[in-house]
Amino acid sequence: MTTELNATYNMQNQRSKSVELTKIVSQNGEVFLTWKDLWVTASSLKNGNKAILKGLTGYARPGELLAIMGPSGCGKSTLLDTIAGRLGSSTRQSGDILINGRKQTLAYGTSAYVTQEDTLMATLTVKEAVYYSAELQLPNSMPKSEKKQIADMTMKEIGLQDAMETRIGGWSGKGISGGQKRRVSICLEILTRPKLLFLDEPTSGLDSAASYHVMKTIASQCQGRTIIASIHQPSAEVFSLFHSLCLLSAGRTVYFGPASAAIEFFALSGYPCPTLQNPSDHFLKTINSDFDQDIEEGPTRRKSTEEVINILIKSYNASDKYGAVQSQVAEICKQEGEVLEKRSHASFATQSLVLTRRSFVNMSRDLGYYWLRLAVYIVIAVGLGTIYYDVGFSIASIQARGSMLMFVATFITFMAIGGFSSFVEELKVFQREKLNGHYGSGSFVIANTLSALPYLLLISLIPGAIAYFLTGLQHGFEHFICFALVLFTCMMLVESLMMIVASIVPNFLMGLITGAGIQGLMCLSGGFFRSPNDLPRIFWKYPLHYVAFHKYAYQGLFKNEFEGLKIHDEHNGKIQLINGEDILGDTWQMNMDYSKWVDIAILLGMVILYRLLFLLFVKTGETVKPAIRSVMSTSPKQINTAEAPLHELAA
Ligand SMILES: Nc1ncnc2c1ncn2[C@@H]1O[C@H](COP(=O)(O)OP(=O)(O)OP(=O)(O)O)[C@@H](O)[C@H]1O
Repeated sequence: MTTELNATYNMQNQRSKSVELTKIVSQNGEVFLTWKDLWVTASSLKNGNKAILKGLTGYARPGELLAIMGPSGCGKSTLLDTIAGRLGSSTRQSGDILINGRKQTLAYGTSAYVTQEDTLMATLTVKEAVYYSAELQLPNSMPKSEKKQIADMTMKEIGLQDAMETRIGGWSGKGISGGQKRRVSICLEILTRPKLLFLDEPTSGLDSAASYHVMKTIASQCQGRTIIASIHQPSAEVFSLFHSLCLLSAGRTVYFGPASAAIEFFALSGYPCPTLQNPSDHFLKTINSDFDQDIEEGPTRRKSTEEVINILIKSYNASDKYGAVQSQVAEICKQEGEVLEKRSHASFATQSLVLTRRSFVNMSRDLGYYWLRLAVYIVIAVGLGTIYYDVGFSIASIQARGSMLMFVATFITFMAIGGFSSFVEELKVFQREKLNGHYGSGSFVIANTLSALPYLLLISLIPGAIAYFLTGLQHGFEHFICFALVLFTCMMLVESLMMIVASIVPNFLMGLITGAGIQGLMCLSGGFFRSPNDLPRIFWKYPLHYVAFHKYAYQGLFKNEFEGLKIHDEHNGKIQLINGEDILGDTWQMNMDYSKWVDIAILLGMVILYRLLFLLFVKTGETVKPAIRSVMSTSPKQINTAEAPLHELAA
């Protein structure tokens, strides 16, 4: 075991020496990443400011795998998020992050990031997920067979060959294991061999053999690429794959430098790694203050972990390793290297097509997206048909027809929010892929719209026909088509509204409540529960009555039903005919200046407007978030923190 470890460390030493000699000029899209005096604070009303990262300095170079290690909660993910340009708006950052010596925004397609959570499409098999991703990411110029070859090879490299035909699975059904999901997430991001790759805990959920193979695959892709991974507790074998190590404790650097030299650093600082102990175990045990235990120092003396950490930090700040990091960062910063370009990928048309196919398959396999709704709608349609069965032409049928149509336009369309949870899952996948630059928001909107069309047509036509013909509404094909069209456009509208809500409200339950609330208000002002002329003018009539799609849905359905209809009013055995047009004007107070087709056109226009609004919100998020981040970035002096700065610690 010791001979084995020694051999690996010798290998590592040689490799890190050769890496030290690397010239600091970026070529062929290579990425040098530096961060200097990086502070990150989280502020909350309750707890005030809390420093998460405290003056970190470091770098990542092409051809190297940099591991960020430290106890849970030390700031590994925060450091990764900060240097990847993905820090949330609840935190403030200061310090310089440079790419090839330049200040560049690093997000949306310039790098790949494997997040800690696996956000995958549960209904797809592993093979389908990887194939679709290859088609989305790899350029159009590459033949389809080559894309498949790359996908197959990457799946094999990452050890997924036996799980290729298994569905990924999620809350709706068991699929592949957690460790396999982790590997799928990594596989999707390394398909294009990105020049800069961030991995947040790539080995969590994997056994030691799988961890080694996955990390070996990642390490083998280092040539010309910069890879940064946060990792919890690597085995000795995995540790031997790292070129550089950044060891953190409570947001401070305990060690930054060649991974192979860390053992020597700990030994020189007075905490040598015991023989036969995994070095990473030793490092983490020494600097983990969560379960504060005194650390033995000789037969009599014991020190608290906090004291040990401070000794190590002082030792690091006084060491030549610290000086080497500072001069390496300064050296890299001097170069004005290449500007990081977005990767080339499939064209907009190909992406829209592939996404439409993928979304269609997902909708067909996810019972909650449309099938359950179709079943419930059929039951409700039969209910409506039996309650209003053969409604007739009496005076009483005016109210019955009105109520039935109002129910269709309001409650049946309202239930379109039933697919919200499935949409939110799809949206999460879209957000991950968009952030990693796989495709843009436009392709997603087009794909979601096109793939939903057949299902929405199905659930408008089948339950629509049952309710329509059982009730005995106006005869004629044109009347039924108009009825189904209103139902179809209203359901599309509700789905579009929920898309907008999902892009603004971050949480599924909050989104559901918000969407239901908005529809409740619109439905109240639609002109049925209170006649249009009786609606209070402020807010309810102007503007809500005109903004609410319910107004146009009621008008379309009511005009379709009452125009040309003769109601039989019987008095003393005499039948008097009442024109439907009179009922529309007098009873329902409908706007008769334009036809029902104009109402449908307005509804269709609203669908397009809502989808464009969703696109706008997503696009605005793309530009506003980096802007918020740069506003939130302050000079180090502005960060008011109770923590002692590093140089004071070092003194
Ligand atoms: N937005 C935030 N607001 C408040 N505290 C935060 C925020 N983000 C991170 N923190 C805190 O900062 C600390 C570091 O979090 P981070 O997720 O970076 O740790 P980590 O080392 O990646 O942990 P783990 O290994 O368990 O994933 C934690 O104590 C966390 O609670």
